Amino acid sequence: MAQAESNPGNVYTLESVRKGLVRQEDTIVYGLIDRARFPLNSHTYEENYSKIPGFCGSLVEFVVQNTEAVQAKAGRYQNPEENAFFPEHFPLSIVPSYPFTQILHPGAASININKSIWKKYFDELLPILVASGGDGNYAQTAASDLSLLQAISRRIHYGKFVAEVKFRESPQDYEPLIRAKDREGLMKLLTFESVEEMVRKRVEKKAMVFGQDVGLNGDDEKKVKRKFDPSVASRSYQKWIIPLTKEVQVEYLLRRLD
Ligand SMILES: C=C(O[C@@H]1C=C(C(=O)O)C=C[C@H]1O)C(=O)O
Repeated sequence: MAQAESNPGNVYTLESVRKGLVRQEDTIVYGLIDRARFPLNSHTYEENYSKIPGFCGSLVEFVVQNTEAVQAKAGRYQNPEENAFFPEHFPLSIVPSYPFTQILHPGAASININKSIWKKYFDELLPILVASGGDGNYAQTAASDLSLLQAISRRIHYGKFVAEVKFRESPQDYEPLIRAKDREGLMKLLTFESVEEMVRKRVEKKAMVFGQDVGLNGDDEKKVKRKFDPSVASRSYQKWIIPLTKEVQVEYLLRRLD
């Protein structure tokens, strides 16, 4: 049977949350491929371009806020793995609630670093991912941005679950650092350099494999054409996706004993 992306059976161990992160890499790499189909399409991001009646902001903000509002009504944000970019514009869910396993400390709900993710996405990722220019597909571009932003946000906020299982595995190591509000000490304790290196290498390999054109005869395979530069994926992981995941872990741990 196919495996769902979110944690099947809601079992949380360091091994299972790491598997969750590995699976989420696929979604992020496919999201990168999808966004790279379009050039920058800068009008999507210009506040003065779309002039949407009754709305103040860019087309991407319009698409993200309205899509999030529909998804909130449909119950998306009842799952503690999901965090909205514009929670301030939120209607409540109108569907029956599902009893998601609540393994996180209640303080987790106050952690949402989507504003930083939004900034890194537009300032650091897009300029190295897409070609310059425009092709008029502004709404499609915004929709593609939204699904990639959601995938990256889910990955980064999954740090809450990673931190919870790390804490449960060795509370005696974490508690004194939490009480002392020792951010640096916590960061050091939760960091596994060798795991990070594996993540970066695997992401670059996935970007290479998923992003190549697939031909049916040997000749095609020799002149491999790529849908985007695979190092964009690993550089983004190294420069901000992994660091922000760790920042979420530290923020979570600092609230863990409240
Ligand atoms: C997510 C973890 O915590 C840290 C962050 C990592 C990441 O974001 O990929 C990898 C290793 C750790 O340094 C983990 O231990 O798996």
